[in-house]
Amino acid sequence: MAAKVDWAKYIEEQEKTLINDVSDLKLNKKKDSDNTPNEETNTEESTEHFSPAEASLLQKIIRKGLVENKNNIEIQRQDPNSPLYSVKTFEALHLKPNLLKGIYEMGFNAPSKIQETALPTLLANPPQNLIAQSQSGTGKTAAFVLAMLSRVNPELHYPQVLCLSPTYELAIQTGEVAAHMSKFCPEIEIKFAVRGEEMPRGAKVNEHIIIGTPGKVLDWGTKYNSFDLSKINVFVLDEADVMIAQQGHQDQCIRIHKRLNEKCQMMFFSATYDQEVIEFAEVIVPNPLIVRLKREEESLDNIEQYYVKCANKQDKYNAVTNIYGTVGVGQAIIFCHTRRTASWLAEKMTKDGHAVAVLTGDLTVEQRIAVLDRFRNGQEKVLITTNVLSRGIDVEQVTIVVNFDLPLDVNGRADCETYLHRIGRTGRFGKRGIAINLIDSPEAMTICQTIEKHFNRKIKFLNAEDSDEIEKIGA
Ligand SMILES: Nc1ncnc2c1ncn2[C@@H]1O[C@H](COP(=O)(O)OP(=O)(O)OP(=O)(O)O)[C@@H](O)[C@H]1O
Repeated sequence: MAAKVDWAKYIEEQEKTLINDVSDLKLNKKKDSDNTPNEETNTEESTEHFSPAEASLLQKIIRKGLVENKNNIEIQRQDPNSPLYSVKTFEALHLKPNLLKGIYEMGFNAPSKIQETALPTLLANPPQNLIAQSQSGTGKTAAFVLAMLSRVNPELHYPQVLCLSPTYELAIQTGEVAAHMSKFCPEIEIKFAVRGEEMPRGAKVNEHIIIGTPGKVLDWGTKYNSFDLSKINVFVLDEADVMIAQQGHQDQCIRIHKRLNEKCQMMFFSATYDQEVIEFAEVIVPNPLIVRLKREEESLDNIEQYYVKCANKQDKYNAVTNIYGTVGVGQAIIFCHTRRTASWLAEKMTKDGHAVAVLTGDLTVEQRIAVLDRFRNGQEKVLITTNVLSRGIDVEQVTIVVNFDLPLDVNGRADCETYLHRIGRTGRFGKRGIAINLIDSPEAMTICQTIEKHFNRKIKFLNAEDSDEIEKIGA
């Protein structure tokens, strides 16, 4: 259990040390400021064994387990324990008619549990603050985007809503959801504040909604005075835990947060919050309504988790190419611990004639978005990446997530939160997904067991001799 932190005191100290003179702002100019900070740590290689029998089981699982069943999603919707369950309709939420039209146009028939729970609170007057947790892929983005769009007064030509995302890709994705949802509200305008978007000194943002990453938003809101942070009425923190965790973007987010007016409505969303972070959130969000999951509810039943024992890096490679050979029904994301491993894997697979994409924080923004677009369009079936894509990215066809390396925190311990976000790239909105962990050392095995214990969810061993296991998976 983490040591108890006196957050009120901590913030007070932070506020004292924060430099108010904007000319003194030491913005994080590091190239990768939009990435989660643990992207670039090193991994060691070690040894064990990956058998052909396991490879064959892997293929069976992948073929059997991923047959899409639409009825299954409707069945889940009627199960009160499912995160997709809802008794309400979108009509019952009294949304603006043109927003409702936009939602239906996106193919949404009914709200999910988090949408049903959060939206009445988020749309109520006087505005109510919210700290919300819901599993990955259960519609949090749609919930806060709907609230953002509902709160805009299009007649006022300045930013009224601010949404912060931890990465460039996620900010763009959220903006695309907002653009889609507001298709019938052309009067609502959105501006991205991300790397590559520049505002000339003295120029003002006239759009109603800003969606961006903390560094750029801080630049525009303070250094360049491109918009007035005190006029923001709605402040959304997506992936809120990583945004306010000390290892994340805390410093920048607090600098933004402290310039908001006291009536500004705050909405914090994530699939994970550790205790320390939630305590911190409760201090910086006045009188919040808190929607939290129990630990055992955090991981999703629709994502089956496995581990495969491998002898070494080459064996892991063999496992990956086996998986690759079978992903005809969907797409795969492979997570590596470092850029170096990601590049090594991509190069090796490419040399062996496989078409794979690689996305790491060292690419330019144009390259990053081009890679993701190609993957979304199905031009590559496999995307090799690091933690930079562990959160929020929504690609419906991703049926398999492979942890080439298990996620570690800065101290080399199991990073359970990142694990959950990574595997949540599959199994979106009730679909079935598979997560496969490649284990190549006793240390990796311990990490895997720690993750298993943390969520109290079985991570099954792939053993070709075990016919029961195959049957279960195929069910
Ligand atoms: N009410 C709905 N009906 C049908 N599909 C929906 C609904 N709400 C969201 N979706 C779809 O479900 C998918 C996952 O939603 P979303 O990206 O909002 O999840 P999330 O909870 O934000 O996930 P993460 O924790 O990974 O960020 C998206 O493709 C979205 O279009």
